[in-house]
Amino acid sequence: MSEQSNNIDPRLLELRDRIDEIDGDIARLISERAECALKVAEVKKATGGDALFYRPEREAQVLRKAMERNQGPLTDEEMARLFREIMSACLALEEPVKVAYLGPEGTFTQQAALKHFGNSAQCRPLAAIDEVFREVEAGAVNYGVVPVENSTEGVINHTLDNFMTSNLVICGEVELRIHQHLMISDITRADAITRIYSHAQSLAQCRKWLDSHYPNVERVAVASNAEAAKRVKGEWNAAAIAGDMAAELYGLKVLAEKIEDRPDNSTRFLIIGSQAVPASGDDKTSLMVSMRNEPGALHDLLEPFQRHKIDLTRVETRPSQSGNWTYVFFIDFVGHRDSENVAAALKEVGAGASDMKILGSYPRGVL
Ligand SMILES: C=C(O[C@@H]1C=C(C(=O)O)C=C[C@H]1O)C(=O)O
Repeated sequence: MSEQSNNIDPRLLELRDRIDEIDGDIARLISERAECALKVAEVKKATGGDALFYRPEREAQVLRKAMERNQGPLTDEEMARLFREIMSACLALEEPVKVAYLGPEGTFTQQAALKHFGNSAQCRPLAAIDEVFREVEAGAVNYGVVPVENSTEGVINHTLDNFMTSNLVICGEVELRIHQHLMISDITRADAITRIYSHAQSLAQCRKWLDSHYPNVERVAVASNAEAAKRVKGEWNAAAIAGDMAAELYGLKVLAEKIEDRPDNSTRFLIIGSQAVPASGDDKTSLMVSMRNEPGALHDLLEPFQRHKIDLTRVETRPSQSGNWTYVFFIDFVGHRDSENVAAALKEVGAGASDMKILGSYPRGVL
């Protein structure tokens, strides 16, 4: 025995023995759970059709239960995160889910994809939001992940515009707290920075911080935060604003942490797929409606929601692509399209609108 282990407090040894024992139990139970998931796969295959192994509504229920059951000392979120990974591994035994996200590697969208599907999913970066839509439509991947709104900077129009022409449905949502850092490479001279690269949204989220710390430095908008991080690798006078994943991926040094102007800065992402999701018990619905441009049109559009006691969570307006002065409204609300009050409201809204498309009902983001 080494000198060190002779000095170990016996209480510590006892606790470690107990932890080993518990780990054994956990491992056995995880294997048993995985066996069950394999049997579920057999049942799904036997049922035939295009057997859908991944079930968003069921996964949301499992995560919610993990949180409700939790008695501490871990937080509910930590507990759910652990179950997220267990489920991801179990699902991969059935068949790994294929996911395309707005890349490149190191973007917040990649972080959102991992948060939603766990580390056992096969995630692939694509260069543009349109490409993510296209790959899911073509069936090359099962799901896509795209950003849709930021709490500081507002809506990501490109994603909304894609829904005007796409037949994909929304299968889920993920919210991510966004922390931006200023980072440099090992050749950067920190006292000689003349240029800062980032995505336009990120530059905007850090506007005040930049105004006070780097008022005279050129701000250069590039296609993504990861692209910004990549550029800094070869420039001695440049820095990038990006997240943890990009810093890690490109081996950059964080010069200033959490420089976003608002501490509650967060981004919402959508999971897009080709199949509608059944109710999970706590769901949201997204809707696209076009209206003729008449006085009171918006009031008439929203009135049925109020009457059927439906909570609106977002109303967004975009000019329609089909004609001048027609508008398309993107509306999010609480409830599943199959529930009675929602179905009734949708029927009335549809009757009054010149066009209406239900973009999907999906479980409310759990994590
Ligand atoms: C096991 C199932 O399939 C998948 C795996 C799940 C799990 O590990 O809990 C949950 C939902 C599905 O994505 C199931 O449908 O119950």
